[in-house]
Amino acid sequence: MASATSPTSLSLLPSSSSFSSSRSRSSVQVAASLSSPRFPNLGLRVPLRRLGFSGTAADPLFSYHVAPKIRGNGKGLRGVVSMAKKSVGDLTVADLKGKKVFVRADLNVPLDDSQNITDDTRIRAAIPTIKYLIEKGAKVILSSHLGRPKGVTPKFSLAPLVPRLSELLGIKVEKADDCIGPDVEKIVAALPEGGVLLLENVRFYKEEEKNEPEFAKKLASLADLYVNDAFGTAHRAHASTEGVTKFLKPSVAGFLLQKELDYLVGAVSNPKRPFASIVGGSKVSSKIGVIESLLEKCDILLLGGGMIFTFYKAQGLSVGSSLVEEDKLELATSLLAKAKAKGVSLLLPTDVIIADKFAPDANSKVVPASAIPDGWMGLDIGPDSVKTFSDALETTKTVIWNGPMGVFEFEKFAVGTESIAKKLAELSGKGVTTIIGGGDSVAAVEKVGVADVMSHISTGGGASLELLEGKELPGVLALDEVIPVPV
Ligand SMILES: Nc1ncnc2c1ncn2[C@@H]1O[C@H](COP(=O)(O)OP(=O)(O)O)[C@@H](O)[C@H]1O
Ligand SMILES: O=C(OP(=O)(O)O)[C@H](O)COP(=O)(O)O
Repeated sequence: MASATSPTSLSLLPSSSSFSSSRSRSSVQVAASLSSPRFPNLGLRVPLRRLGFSGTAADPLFSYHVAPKIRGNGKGLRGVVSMAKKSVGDLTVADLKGKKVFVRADLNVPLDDSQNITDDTRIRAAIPTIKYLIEKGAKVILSSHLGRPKGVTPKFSLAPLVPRLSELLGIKVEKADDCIGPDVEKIVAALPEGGVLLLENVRFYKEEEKNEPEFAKKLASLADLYVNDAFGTAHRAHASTEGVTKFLKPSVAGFLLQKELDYLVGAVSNPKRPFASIVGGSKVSSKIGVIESLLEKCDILLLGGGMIFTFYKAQGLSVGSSLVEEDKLELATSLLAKAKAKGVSLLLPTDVIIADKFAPDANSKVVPASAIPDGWMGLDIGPDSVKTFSDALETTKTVIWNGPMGVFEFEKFAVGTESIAKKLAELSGKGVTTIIGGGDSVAAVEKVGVADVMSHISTGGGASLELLEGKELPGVLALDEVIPVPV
């Protein structure tokens, strides 16, 4: 079942610019990262064409960022990659040609009532890893979930994804009606080198989410080695994301998974400063972990969205009928105190756009944060706040954003969120590392049409939130570690 593993990836920074190595290409590109002006602290934007992929470096989904995640140990080693996982880029033709590779991707894309894909971002994001494997002569067994089906449910079949996958890969993708069993085994046996077989929705089996070892073993028995590229599902310890690694070696990270980690862990823990975090969204309760974790790392914290009213109320301001979490008032106060103690510049909006009802056609007006009348609710940050936030961001070198500034689903209350998206796009153009950490902020950035210029847009909402909270993801933990090599 398991094939011989490839040589480990290079996990240390080169000690001089004349560094040369016969090791994997991605490792050599880590060396090049030292002098990248765009991304000086972390890594190089590596155009995938250098790895044989199409696409442009301007498209965040078609670039692979190598981030070395350095931590010096002061004992002669120049640095060690922390938490480094083996990458598919470390596997060569010798490792892959003729091998059956189980690729877990997150192809959980939205479909309309006619089963048309309404956003193919996750499919496009999965392509670089699949292409790499195809080009190395592997036989790709592609697995994903779609939705949250309870048993076999036709509307959650992965069949509608086949045409788009085939189009993007430039080959005819085969589709199985199941994800395990003799019929699937037959198709796998007939799969040519460079062929791709899409398995049926792995969540049609309840054993998937229960991470049942017998089911994981059956999935694993289809292949020789495992690649996890399903970032959006990496926070789930499921059979196809975690359990399968116990039966398949090597188990390595795909390009997308690695890029997500490079940004959401690497760039955030080793940021180019000043480092600003922007946190919004509806409730402070769902962002406590993220705020607390970012307070440890950032220089500036900008807060927006519905959560600000809990902070206002905690400071004794009237908030009208704005969203407030009464049981989080003390927490809000303690977060403000913590920011102060840590020397983090925490900014709350100074003005807000209020509405007389929660509706797209509500009457609205701009008021100072201290003057929200009874019966009115704050649904967006105001123009002065947009200016203050933009000015605060002006000097930053790294910005991470999670959560909208207001109810951006309603046109009238989308200005704050859209202005921040535009500001980040502008900063990105000036070389600032801009990271959009999943969820509704991604939708906002896409709505404004500036997604392509951001340094990184996460493909996982829940997964990115957990990473930003400092949690480890089971789908990542289970992968093979890179063994540090002294230089
Ligand atoms: N002032 C506000 N009042 C009520 N809801 C808000 C407000 N500002 C933002 N929201 C809502 O927050 C939601 C996003 O919150 P959340 O799920 O926490 O963020 P994300 O999806 O980015 O993680 C959006 O649907 C938005 O309408
Ligand atoms: O869409 C997903 O997560 P997200 O909505 O948090 O980005 C993933 O595919 C995970 O799906 P799940 O939350 O049903 O496990």
